[in-house]
Amino acid sequence: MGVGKGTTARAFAKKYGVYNIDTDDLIESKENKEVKKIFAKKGEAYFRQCEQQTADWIEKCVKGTLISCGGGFYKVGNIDKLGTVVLLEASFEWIHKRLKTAKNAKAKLAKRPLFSKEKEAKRLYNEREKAYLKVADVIVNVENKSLDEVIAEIARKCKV
Ligand SMILES: Nc1ncnc2c1ncn2[C@@H]1O[C@H](COP(=O)(O)OP(=O)(O)O)[C@@H](O)[C@H]1O
Ligand SMILES: O=C(O)C1=C[C@@H](OP(=O)(O)O)[C@@H](O)[C@H](O)C1
Repeated sequence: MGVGKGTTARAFAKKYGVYNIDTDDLIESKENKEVKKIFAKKGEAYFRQCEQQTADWIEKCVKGTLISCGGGFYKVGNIDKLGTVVLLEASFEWIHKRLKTAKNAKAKLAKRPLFSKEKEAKRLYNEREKAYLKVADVIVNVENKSLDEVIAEIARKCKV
């Protein structure tokens, strides 16, 4: 949540001339609702079902595409069949500070329902840390690096 998956994927796609898609965007367009509204109206369990459906579609239909996703997407049952998983790593404090001090911080936090309570977000971060490492094929620490440095490191580690 907020580590920069979408931003990094867009910059990577532009630099390396590949297409990128984002699972939250796919879900929002299929449901015709923003993620925060899906959470509010239908609940988290429903959103997770949407993520699984998206993962099934990706497995069946998507090749040669850069995919960014939500922070809970790693839970889908077929993550290992979707391609190379790149984990963008940063401490909770660093991510939180960047979101909190951004120009439109309020909107950035409101967009992420699971980030609305700091204590709960931190608990989630701690809970997920090990699981992320388990599913990751490539790990890139993003703290205090420029976007160019991050995408160059991803390209090198993924042999693009
Ligand atoms: N490399 C970066 N440098 C500066 N700001 C960034 C960078 N990556 C992301 N951000 C900012 O951090 C916020 C979260 O990024 P985003 O790509 O939406 O994260 P995620 O997709 O992981 O939730 C955005 O507001 C974005 O502008
Ligand atoms: O971590 C999570 O469970 C979620 C992260 C969000 O995406 P970002 O990681 O882009 O904030 C979004 O998919 C949804 O709010 C749930």
